[in-house]
Amino acid sequence: MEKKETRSIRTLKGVGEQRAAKYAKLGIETVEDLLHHYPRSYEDWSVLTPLAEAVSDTVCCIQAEAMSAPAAHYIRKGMTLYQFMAVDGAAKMKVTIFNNRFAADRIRAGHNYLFYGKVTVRGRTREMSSPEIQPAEMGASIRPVYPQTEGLSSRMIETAVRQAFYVWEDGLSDPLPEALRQEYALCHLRYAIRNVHFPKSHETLAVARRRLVFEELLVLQLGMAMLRSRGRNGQAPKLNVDKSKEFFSMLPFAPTDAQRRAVSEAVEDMRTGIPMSRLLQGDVGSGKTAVAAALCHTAAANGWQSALMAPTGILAEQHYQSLRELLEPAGVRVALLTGSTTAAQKRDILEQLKEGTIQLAVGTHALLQESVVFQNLGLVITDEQHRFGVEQRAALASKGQNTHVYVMSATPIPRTLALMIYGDLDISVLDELPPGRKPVATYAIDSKKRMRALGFVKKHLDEGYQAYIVCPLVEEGEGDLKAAQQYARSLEQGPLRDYQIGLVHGRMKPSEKDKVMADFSSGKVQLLVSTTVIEVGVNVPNAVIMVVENAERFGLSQLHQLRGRVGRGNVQSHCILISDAQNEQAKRRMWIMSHLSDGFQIAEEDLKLRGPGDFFGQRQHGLPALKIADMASDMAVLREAQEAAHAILKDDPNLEASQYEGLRREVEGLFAQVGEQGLN
Ligand SMILES: Nc1ncnc2c1ncn2[C@@H]1O[C@H](COP(=O)(O)OP(=O)(O)OP(=O)(O)O)[C@@H](O)[C@H]1O
Repeated sequence: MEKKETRSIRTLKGVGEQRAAKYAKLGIETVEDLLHHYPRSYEDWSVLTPLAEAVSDTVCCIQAEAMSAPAAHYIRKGMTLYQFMAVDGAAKMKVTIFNNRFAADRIRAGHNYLFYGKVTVRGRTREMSSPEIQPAEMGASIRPVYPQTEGLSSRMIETAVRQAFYVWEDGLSDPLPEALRQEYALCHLRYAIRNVHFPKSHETLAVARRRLVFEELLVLQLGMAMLRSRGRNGQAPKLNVDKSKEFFSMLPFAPTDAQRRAVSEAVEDMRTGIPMSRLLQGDVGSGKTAVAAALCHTAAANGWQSALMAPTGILAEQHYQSLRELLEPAGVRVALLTGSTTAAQKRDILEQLKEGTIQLAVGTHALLQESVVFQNLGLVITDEQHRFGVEQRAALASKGQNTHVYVMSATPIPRTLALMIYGDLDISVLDELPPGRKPVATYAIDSKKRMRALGFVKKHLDEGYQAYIVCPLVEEGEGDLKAAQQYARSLEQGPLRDYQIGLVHGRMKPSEKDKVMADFSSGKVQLLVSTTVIEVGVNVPNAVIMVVENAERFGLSQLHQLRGRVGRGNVQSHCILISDAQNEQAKRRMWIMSHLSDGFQIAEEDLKLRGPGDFFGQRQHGLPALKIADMASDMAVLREAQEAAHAILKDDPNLEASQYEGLRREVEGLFAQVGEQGLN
């Protein structure tokens, strides 16, 4: 394929080898890269504040006349101040420039300048220290502020961008076909680039941004969809028999309407002969496991094997236990394959998978090993905390032929973000909890009330219930963060010495962890002290109290997950969040947790508070860094981009038409940037 047309950044005036190296640090090697290095924010020089009205300690732009040339004051070696008075009508201010003779020399008495910066007002004296200064005839405008790096200031970048634009404007060819731009009322790339850097007004900036956001999201959606469809366009096994009703009648409980709906949506997918790609989103405790079981049961009734992959050994073990309980009475044989499976067991399991006498393999990444061969794998289920990339899902799916893929997400995520991360997966939602569940009563307290909280825990242990205490760290170290190890020890020796206390944390060997978890499940351990390894999916309905120490250290979605470990039976459960943090964000989180119980609502709040970058941690969810789109505020554009991506791929699945050439190059660039592993 033709190489992207490039032009080295070094062709710009003032960019030598050293500066080019600095640009390279920002990922800028060509003039085109530079033009796509968008401002991080803007300084609004377009609104002038009369000096007399300037409010102290606020940033504003003031037009004033220099009353004299700056006078130099030598303070000490390496420190010279340049000061002068400037006047706007009747108001005056003192302007100080630090150590910048070059800037000071440009100021001439009697000339008008724009001063941008913070004004300090003390009585009748006004001052500006180190403002940005431009001759007034430059005109009031909106000025870009760029992500910078050491030795490369935003202003230097601005100058380079102006130059780049001047020499390269005609070289900017628009990857969006004309028809698409018209359909979505998008401006041309040239207009967008010019106005994103040097907007004439807030309106032109909005037009420019929308277009660039659209393009970025479109390319991402195209990329994800193309990756997903690779090798998955053949005939998938077609489901003939739907046994879900029989299965439901065997369950110890009546499924919720949401569970029935989710199962039938997946069953319908599997009837079509097209490989299913579906995401199941459910709140904590909404009963995803039963849905998975129903699907595996129906798969087995059609003569297919299924595989369920979980991110940790603990979860795989637990899924194995509950699926076996649900499925073995129905004649489906289930096996567990993890890192701690012994060699002899493994040999046996592999043999039976190959022969087809085991219908469901539950496990961790161990399922991906080459030695794992299925006789007829029809359905792959992954239970993920956004930890598996599409590649791993695909690797498991490739053990069958055009296998159906079902993804279960353990944390509710806002629908819009789900669309972003999972692209065109179809989505089923479990928006209903099993009947009889009482919302978990949640309290936020400070550490002074800890002893009372422990008393409350004790009372419940005496009644035969179990409890969790979660601490942020394993060992003591950072300030007074409660470390799980020391914490467990102090409880054992102190207030809870008469009770069975277990400890789990991420640094334990999987087999040790599994042992403690098994003891907790069976009730042998009454109180589990833990780090967040228990966060996802642990199901012990007899546990009714969750205490979280240093609760301010956790994000909302994480707290919700933790809280979801209790309230899993019909007994009133409690969650106690202990925190001494005084900052507003932390207080807001505690408030939200005490007042909201719906995971989807909490996820929306989390997204608002933390922004999408932090929502899971960029790396974890494997999305490439977005240059301009903002997942919290650009959702309307995301929907449009998604609709456009669907339409384009329907028309031309591999973007082969010449009108899509530009888009195809962008998609390839994206793959190169994140690597296919990362693109989820
Ligand atoms: N329809 C139902 N009626 C009553 N109990 C149910 C129903 N569905 C599931 N359960 C029970 O609810 C509990 C939670 O189910 P499950 O472990 O599948 O939740 P989950 O959706 O995986 O939640 P999490 O992500 O929090 O682990 C289990 O004990 C399960 O037996």
